[in-house]
Amino acid sequence: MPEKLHPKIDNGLPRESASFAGGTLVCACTSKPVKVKVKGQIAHNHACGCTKCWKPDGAVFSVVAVAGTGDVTVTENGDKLKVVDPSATILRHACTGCGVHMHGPVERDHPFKGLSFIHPERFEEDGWSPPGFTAFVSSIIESGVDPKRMDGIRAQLKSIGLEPYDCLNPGLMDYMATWTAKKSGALPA
Ligand SMILES: N[C@@H](CCC(=O)N[C@@H](CSCO)C(=O)NCC(=O)O)C(=O)O
Ligand SMILES: [Zn+2]
Ligand SMILES: [Zn+2]
Repeated sequence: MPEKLHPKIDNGLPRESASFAGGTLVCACTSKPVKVKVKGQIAHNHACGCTKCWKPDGAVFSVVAVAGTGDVTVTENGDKLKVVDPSATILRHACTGCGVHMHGPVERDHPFKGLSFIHPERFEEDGWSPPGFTAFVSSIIESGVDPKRMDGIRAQLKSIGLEPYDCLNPGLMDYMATWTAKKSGALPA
């Protein structure tokens, strides 16, 4: 019996459309939903097993991507948003009505400064870039997944084409390390 990992990855990955030019994220409230407009295609979409990213009910992983913070605008019912953890790198703005995280800008001095984390499954539109890998897979144990399920879950992720990593993928890890090395002077700026 395959594991239910996330509704957007369990039955085939979503299809990217070359004409997708952004869209509107909508929370799960039936009344006065929060709406957030995102300009342009999303980047670095991935499944994430960390405990901090928002997951739909029953999902083991979240699906989360980034957009430039300047391309992300709260357009409706923004008064319902509250930052989950003001001390975190990602300032996840959750809807106080339904719990969905609507955007998560990185504002501190960090390689991801200027990016905002969003959950593309909340787009009203199709065509956004699908997830390409899985991050923080071992972290699902922190949410209560039995470690005995890990081999099966990693095999399932590989079969879907979402290579499992226990941190981020090599491209993003190298990007972050390069930023750190330039800051410390280990590499020329
Ligand atoms: N084991 C921890 C890991 C949490 C974590 O470091 N999450 C990553 C990935 S989130 C999207 O890729 C991260 O960058 N977090 C920064 C932040 O949350 O501000 C756990 O599971 O809690
Ligand atoms: Zn809501
Ligand atoms: Zn995460």
